[in-house]
Amino acid sequence: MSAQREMKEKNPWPVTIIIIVIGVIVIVALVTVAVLQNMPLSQKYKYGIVLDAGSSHTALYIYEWPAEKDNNTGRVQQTHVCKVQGPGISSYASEPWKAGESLMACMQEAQQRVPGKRHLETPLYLGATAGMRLLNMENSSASDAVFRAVERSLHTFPFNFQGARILSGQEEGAFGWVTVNYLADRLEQGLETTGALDLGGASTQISFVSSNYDGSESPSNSVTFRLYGNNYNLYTNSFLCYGKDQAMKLLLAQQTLLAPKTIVDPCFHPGYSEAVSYSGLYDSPCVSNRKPQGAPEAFNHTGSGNFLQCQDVVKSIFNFTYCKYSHCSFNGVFQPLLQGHFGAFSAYYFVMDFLNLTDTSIPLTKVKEVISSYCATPWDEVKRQHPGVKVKYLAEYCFAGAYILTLLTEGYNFTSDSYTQIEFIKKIKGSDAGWTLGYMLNLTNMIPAEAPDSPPLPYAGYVSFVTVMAVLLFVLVIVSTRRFWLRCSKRPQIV
Ligand SMILES: Nc1nc2c(ncn2[C@@H]2O[C@H](COP(=O)(O)OP(=O)(O)O)[C@@H](O)[C@H]2O)c(=O)[nH]1
Repeated sequence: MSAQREMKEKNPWPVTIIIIVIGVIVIVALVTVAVLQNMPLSQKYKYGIVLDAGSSHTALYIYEWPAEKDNNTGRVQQTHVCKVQGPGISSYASEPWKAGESLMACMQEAQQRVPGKRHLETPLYLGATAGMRLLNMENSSASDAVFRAVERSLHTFPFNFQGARILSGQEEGAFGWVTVNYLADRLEQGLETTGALDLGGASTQISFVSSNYDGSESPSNSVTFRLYGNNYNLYTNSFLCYGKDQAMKLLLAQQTLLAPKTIVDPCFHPGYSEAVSYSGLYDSPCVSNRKPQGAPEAFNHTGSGNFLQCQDVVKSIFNFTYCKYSHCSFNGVFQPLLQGHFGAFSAYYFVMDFLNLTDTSIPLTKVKEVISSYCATPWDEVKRQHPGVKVKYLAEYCFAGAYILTLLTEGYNFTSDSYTQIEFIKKIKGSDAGWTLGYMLNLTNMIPAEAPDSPPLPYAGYVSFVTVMAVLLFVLVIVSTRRFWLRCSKRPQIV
């Protein structure tokens, strides 16, 4: 029997399906490995702690950032803030141990918040500002004793304590500027920077970059930075005694010169009346040379709530009469022409927020009307309208509003146009505006002088690229072997 030849068409589909399945598995495996291999590792965080020992109070800030990449802009974030109970550490001059004790509760909170395995490597800084600057001027041994007490307390915690020190006014201004611009991602991207206006209790700072300022005129106001490959020539000035609380002391002292027993203060509400001790008023180097001869123990501080008169008295604590530079702000201090946007924080924010004036598109004339009407409101009515607000703050918003307006417009020369460039801010992307973050970034070298090298493609771009290439490769294989499969499917086979 001759060999039986059977003509049969071979079915190509099983092989095609196998190839497609293998192809899909290869693509999925390739992309999965590529994605997993290059995926950021599960986030581990590092921490840093800064204590802001201000004139009115101390606050503890905890910052965190991803452990594997320290240098990326905007990656350091504030995760916790703890307000220390009681006054600022400079108020403990006569019983320094209490300054150390006052920090314990917030430090214990920090110990709970920072994971135990990170304690030893977590840097801890304490920076003191104008309250301690004043105490140090007045009584340096008392200021040393306060520092010894806080250092003793901080050493009892398992963190990497880097020391407690007084920041200069220039540092306070410059680090506030770094914080604001770092948080707004302006530094790494080399964008035009935002100026910083900080109103504390004992000093106030103004810092900005101006194309009219290269540091040659009044070099003491110049701070230079090289950050992410860009050079910055920053103008900064700190006015000691022109923080909100010390400015009010200056104002009261001024008025007691005319009426040592009872002052009728236009910056306080009608019906306001409070006994103030002279020793309390004159305990600061800002006012100590102005004490009236033969002053009684205390004077009666009453209010008349007259905004225009208040502005006049406020103006009298500034000196606008002399300037040896091309331009000055006040008290003979050089200031270049204002330029760009400004972020105004600390007491600027507290006060303008209370007065509902954080919107700077409100014309200055209207701003004055609002403050004027608040000042004219009788004290009893003010207390009735704001039962939840601390009485001390409530009493001071009239003065503080008038002071802020005068400082900005007469002191720093903001006009009705440039005023709209100010933004009153408390936080930026969840972190408080203030000098602490900039201070820590500087001390931990977390902002590089040069722009860091970045991979040619961002992570998402890399994943998309690998996926597209794998799919193209697969299609190419299918297309190039298509003829072969077609032939297989058409050629009769002899079995
Ligand atoms: N209205 C109001 N004022 C505040 C608050 N916290 C602090 N202040 C006042 O704002 C001013 C500045 O405070 P701060 O920025 O803490 O300054 P520092 O104490 O000198 O560092 C001081 O006169 C404080 O008394 C607040 O929550 N509300």
